[in-house]
Amino acid sequence: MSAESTGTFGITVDGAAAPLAVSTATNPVTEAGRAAPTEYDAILLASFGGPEGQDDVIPFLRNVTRGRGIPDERLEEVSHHYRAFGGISPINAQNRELKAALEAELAAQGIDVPVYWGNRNWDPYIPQTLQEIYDAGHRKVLMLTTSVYSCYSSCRQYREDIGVALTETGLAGRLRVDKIRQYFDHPGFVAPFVEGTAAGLKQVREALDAADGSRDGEIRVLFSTHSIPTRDAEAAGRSEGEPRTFEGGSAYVAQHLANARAIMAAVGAPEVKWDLVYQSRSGAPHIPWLEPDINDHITAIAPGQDGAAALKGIVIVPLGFVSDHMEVAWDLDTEALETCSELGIEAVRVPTPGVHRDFVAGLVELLRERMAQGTVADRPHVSDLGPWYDVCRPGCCANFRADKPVISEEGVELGTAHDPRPESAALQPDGGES
Ligand SMILES: CC1=C(CCC(=O)O)c2cc3nc(cc4[nH]c(cc5[nH]c(cc1n2)c(C)c5CCC(=O)O)c(CCC(=O)O)c4C)C(CCC(=O)O)=C3C
Ligand SMILES: [Fe+2]
Repeated sequence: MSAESTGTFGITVDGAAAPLAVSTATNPVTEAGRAAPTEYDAILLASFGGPEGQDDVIPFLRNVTRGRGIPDERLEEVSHHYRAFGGISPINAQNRELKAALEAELAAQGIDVPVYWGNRNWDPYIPQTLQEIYDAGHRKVLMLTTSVYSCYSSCRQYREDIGVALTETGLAGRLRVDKIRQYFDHPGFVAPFVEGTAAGLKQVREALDAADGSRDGEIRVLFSTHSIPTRDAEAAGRSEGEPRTFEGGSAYVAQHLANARAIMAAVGAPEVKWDLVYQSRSGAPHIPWLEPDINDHITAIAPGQDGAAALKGIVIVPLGFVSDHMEVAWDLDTEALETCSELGIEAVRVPTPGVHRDFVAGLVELLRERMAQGTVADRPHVSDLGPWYDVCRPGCCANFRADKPVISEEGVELGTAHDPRPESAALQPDGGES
């Protein structure tokens, strides 16, 4: 459908050596999951949610860990970062800002579709937002999430939460909810990181009195993302009969590596080495998660360690995240920057996309790819992994069992929430036909 082209799509990246290489070439593998344009009448901004005061912290953590029987005393132990911030996560304020920015951009482009906001783990909760959307008379909802890569937490868990919410509210079959593609490689998400990395590098060079780049061999860029269990990583973006193998062993890792490479190519500092590192690990120690941890890695490459005697500067790029929420504010700005300072390394943390103009415009472009009103044909992407599937393939991102109702998946009828549990048939009064 879309003409093959490359370009920059009006994105000019401040401080970068080269434009971000953007392609609209069709990907024959993901093309199978392409959805037809639809007349949507509401947009759902779906996010994680966070506490807004000390009294919210434990109830919020109970929501996040629901069904796993974790005692409150243990939850109190993992609450220290929220406690230190007065019990307030920055994430809700950031989503309110993003919603306002999306509304302004949609209006500027003449698209008259309301934006609603719902969270997985805190008020406003997804089920109540779906009910509100339905009560306002809307029937076709296009969802975008604040989670851009492929894995259970960022893709399937959202699709399941919508499936469960539609079932619990009785809206299954009456309200259709679809989701835009995972947009890790959309230029609107990547361009702010190019700008931030170029600016961060400039800042570190100046701190080392080497604005001309003469000490680039002493500077490292660390692209940081959320660690996940390796089993989740292996299931990321895959379905039964998955035709592809991925660099680094998983789509989750491959997607980050592709972005890191695209950013470094645009920044244009060939002497600066970079690594992909992980943060915010939780869970039992005997379960393997993606490594290395950012703090362990900083310690390992610090001056005096093997082969790294000259390391003097670090640019931390929070590549896994859309806004400066708690994982960024605590794990990077508090812990990782502290690790650097203890080791005498000049370090800066690059901003997340937040409400950057390119990011907001990119989100509206992603919505328009799917909307019959104001459809855009091009599906820009900066990696050759994408553009990712509009409709996920069966079992995509299922980390252990695909046993919950789910949306936006092949084989799941639009507007329904397919419930694959065999026992669910028995729950239906008519004996469970279809
Ligand atoms: C991949 C990924 C993202 C990035 C994609 C995305 O952005 O969605 C992300 C984001 C976030 N994770 C967040 C918070 C938490 N994540 C937890 C736990 C977990 N995350 C996981 C994965 C991810 N998480 C996993 C595999 C677990 C363990 C299993 C489980 O519990 O499901 C826990 C439980 C306590 C603990 O174990 O530490 C909390 C409180 C917040 C809110 C921050 C704020 O409040 O500002 C945000 C944006
Ligand atoms: Fe998390």
